[in-house]
Amino acid sequence: MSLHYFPVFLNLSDLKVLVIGGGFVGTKRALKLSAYTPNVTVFSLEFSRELKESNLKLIKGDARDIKEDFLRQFDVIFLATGDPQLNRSICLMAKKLGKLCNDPNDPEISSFIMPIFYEDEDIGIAVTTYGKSSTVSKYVMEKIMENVLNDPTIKTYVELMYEIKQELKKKINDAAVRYTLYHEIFNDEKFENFIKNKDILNARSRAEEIVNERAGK
Ligand SMILES: C[C@@]1(CC(=O)O)C2=NC(=C\c3[nH]c(c(CCC(=O)O)c3CC(=O)O)Cc3[nH]c(c(CC(=O)O)c3CCC(=O)O)/C=C3\N/C(=C\2)[C@@H](CCC(=O)O)[C@]3(C)CC(=O)O)/[C@H]1CCC(=O)O
Ligand SMILES: NC(=O)c1ccc[n+]([C@@H]2O[C@H](COP(=O)([O-])OP(=O)(O)OC[C@H]3O[C@@H](n4cnc5c(N)ncnc54)[C@H](O)[C@@H]3O)[C@@H](O)[C@H]2O)c1
Repeated sequence: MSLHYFPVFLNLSDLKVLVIGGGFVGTKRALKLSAYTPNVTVFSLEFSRELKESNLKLIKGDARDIKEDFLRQFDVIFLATGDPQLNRSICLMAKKLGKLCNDPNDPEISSFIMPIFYEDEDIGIAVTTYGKSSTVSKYVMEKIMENVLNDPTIKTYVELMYEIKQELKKKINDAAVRYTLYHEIFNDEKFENFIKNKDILNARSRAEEIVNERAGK
């Protein structure tokens, strides 16, 4: 069952999101999603206090009356009513219209699964057990984070390798040569030691040295 979910980081900023159900799960998801797009609408019979106090667009109504034309206005649809049969039938209707849809009760129906995730400006990490156990997913994420957050060199690597990539794109036209250089720099022992000692200036110089050696060849 796991093999048909293709992992991506989706840019939601231009997409219109609909959450159906404004209870515990719908509230958590709508609020989380609203950090990624200004276009979040919640449709529900009743809304939690957090939703009423938020500035999200709220539409009061019975989801059993939802028709295709209503769903057509949205790109991504999250079901979160307390009625699994209703979640399922609306998700199927949305998929028939070519929409991306999430049924919190059934990953087999969903176009995508909600993973547990961590993100900052340098690194994004998402974990799922394909609906088998979000408790285990949380544990896996904690294990990964212990390693990532306890290794300050990772962020230095991301920032410096990004800087190096921008430089090489300006200097070297041949992409294959650039690719070789990224690996040579990243695997270089001196470069590694400078990074470990937080000596960014010398790490940068060492990278330049490797590039110049290659240019001289
Ligand atoms: C990551 C996270 C994202 C998010 O939901 O935003 C997420 N679940 C989280 C929390 C959470 N989940 C549950 C509880 C209450 C129990 C408890 O307290 O542990 C809590 C706690 C809480 O909500 O606070 C139980 C549960 N989960 C699902 C069902 C339905 C079912 O299995 O039938 C049931 C009811 C089972 C029953 O009735 O017994 C299903 C799904 N949950 C998923 C994701 C997807 C699979 C992800 C994966 O494989 O890892 C999937 C398929 C939904 C989807 O893809 O849309 C979020 C962050 C974790 C965190 O931060 O703690
Ligand atoms: N994190 C997860 O993935 C996770 C965790 C627990 C439960 N679930 C599932 O998510 C779903 C929602 O759970 P919850 O805890 O948020 O329930 P809840 O009872 O807190 O909220 C349900 C919401 O749906 C609305 N609603 C119910 N029937 C409706 C209808 N016909 N039309 C419009 N709105 C309607 C209610 O007004 C309410 O706001 C359940 O199916 C549950 O099994 C998912």
